Amino acid sequence: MNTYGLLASLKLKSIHGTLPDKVHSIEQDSRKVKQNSLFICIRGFRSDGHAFYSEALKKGATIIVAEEKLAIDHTKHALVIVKDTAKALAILANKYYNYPSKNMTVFGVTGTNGKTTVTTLINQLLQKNNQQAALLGTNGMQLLNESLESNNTTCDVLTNQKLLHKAANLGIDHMVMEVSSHGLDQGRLRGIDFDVVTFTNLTQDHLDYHKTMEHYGNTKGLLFAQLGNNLTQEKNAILNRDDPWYEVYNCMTPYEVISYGIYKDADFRATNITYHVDRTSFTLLSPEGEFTVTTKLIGEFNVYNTIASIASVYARGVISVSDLVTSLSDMDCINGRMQKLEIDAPITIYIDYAHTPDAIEKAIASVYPFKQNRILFVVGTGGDRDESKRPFMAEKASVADYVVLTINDSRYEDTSSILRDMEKGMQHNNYVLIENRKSAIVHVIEESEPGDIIIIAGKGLEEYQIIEGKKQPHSDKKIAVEKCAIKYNLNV
Ligand SMILES: CC(=O)N[C@H]1[C@@H](OP(=O)(O)OP(=O)(O)OC[C@H]2O[C@@H](n3ccc(=O)[nH]c3=O)[C@H](O)[C@@H]2O)O[C@H](CO)[C@@H](O)[C@@H]1O[C@H](C)C(=O)N[C@@H](C)C(=O)N[C@H](CCC(=O)O)C(=O)O
Ligand SMILES: Nc1ncnc2c1ncn2[C@@H]1O[C@H](COP(=O)(O)OP(=O)(O)OP(=O)(O)O)[C@@H](O)[C@H]1O
Repeated sequence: MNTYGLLASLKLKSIHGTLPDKVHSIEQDSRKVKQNSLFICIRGFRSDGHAFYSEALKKGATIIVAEEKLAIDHTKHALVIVKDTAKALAILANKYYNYPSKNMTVFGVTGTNGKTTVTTLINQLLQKNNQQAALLGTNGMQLLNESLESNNTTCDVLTNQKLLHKAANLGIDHMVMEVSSHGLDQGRLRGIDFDVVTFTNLTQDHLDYHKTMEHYGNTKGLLFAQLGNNLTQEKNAILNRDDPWYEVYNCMTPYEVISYGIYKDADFRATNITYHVDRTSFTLLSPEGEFTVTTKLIGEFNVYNTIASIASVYARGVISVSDLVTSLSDMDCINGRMQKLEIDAPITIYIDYAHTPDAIEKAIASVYPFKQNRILFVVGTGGDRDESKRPFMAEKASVADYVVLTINDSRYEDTSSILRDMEKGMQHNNYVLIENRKSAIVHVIEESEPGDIIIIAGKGLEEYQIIEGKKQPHSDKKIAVEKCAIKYNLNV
């Protein structure tokens, strides 16, 4: 891209040295710099990108964008000084990739729990109704036949623009994105022209980062505020009417709000809910009338997720509620989210991803309607992440008859301190602490009796555990299936 055209979008800058005519890529990570890249120095949490400018120059960068003067030979390389490199990066990335989101319908889903579920449902509803859609979130991105991994639920601003551009070139015109509070706080979504933004719920998580629930909630609100103020465009916010943050987010956007819920009056409301071991049915009251919905997703929380997705797609006015309800009926449950293992054993096992107090409460509540014998619950939490939620997780887990406290990803933290933090919240004595996750799963299955329900929560279908910063192979599902086969003499 022409360098002058690219930099023209930045007002406050000083240029030192001669700019090359063209820029061949923009990079914020010196390790990715190529010949003729523009390298922009970002001040991060762990390091300061300004420390890597010389590495970037060695790798072929021709322009450095920074917030301060750097010891650069201006006869060979150019230095552009700006006030705020994070904001400059967003502006440059959007311009470099030609504002791809402007020509797409972009859905953004935020909330403490349910983002992956709701975005997956929206993506499938669109695809089943012949729309070209792609999904970007915790599980990366699937672009036609290509899978792109992502380190974050919400990618950095440069990767977002790059992926949106790539998707647009492949003819994708609907993008469904998971939006984390970290992503919003760090400006990773800057410049994305969202059309429909959806809120699932807000409960305790990430207080290591946000410190207070108020900060956490207001940060989530940026998604609704950033929907914009241009009423010549048709945009919508889809809000959970039963959540206390409904009123706050309603105020944050000038666009029409479509509400959904169960307990309060809402535009999309579920009533007459019946719960089964492998499906849920309910009556949906909607602006297009009443429908009977059947879904393979279980539990009340998934009723919320289901109607949030229907309301989000409905907002674009292209697919009828009737077609959306039909499409939902044959959709499979979401990988690793209250996913029932297909095993021929006298017990029922669900693999789940709950790792917040609220998600744990909801996961256990979802199997209560068909509890015959005991509920056994394996739950872990991660190291080097929000410590304050740990006792509350165990408190909610105490609703189960037997609890195994274990670890999700220890990262660099001492595993026994993680377990001790959780243990403080236990409300009964029917529990054990088992640091090794594999042993925890083997133990719970060994303990099971016919008629029991086991929920293995915290990792979903992830195929690794992060220990000492390294990913070690691990699969809750594989361990559970193998142990079940031994205990109950099954042919697997
Ligand atoms: C605490 C946090 O959010 N950190 C995010 C942040 O990284 P950082 O500030 O630590 O970056 P840094 O390592 O200090 O580097 C600063 C700059 O130097 C550059 N650098 C660095 C090293 C080098 O050799 N060369 C170089 O140029 C980096 O590319 C960067 O531009 O910016 C990075 C790029 O956007 C993110 O990948 C990273 O997420 C880390 C991996 C993370 O674990 N974040 C979690 C807390 C998170 O964001 N989670 C949410 C999901 C939450 C949920 O479950 O709901 C998410 O969206 O993923
Ligand atoms: N609407 C909801 N309300 C409460 N709990 C939920 C809801 N939806 C899902 N959960 C619980 O949270 C877990 C994670 O669900 P999901 O992956 O959809 O959420 P997420 O917001 O994407 O989480 P993360 O950001 O941590 O990846 C599920 O396995 C389930 O236990």
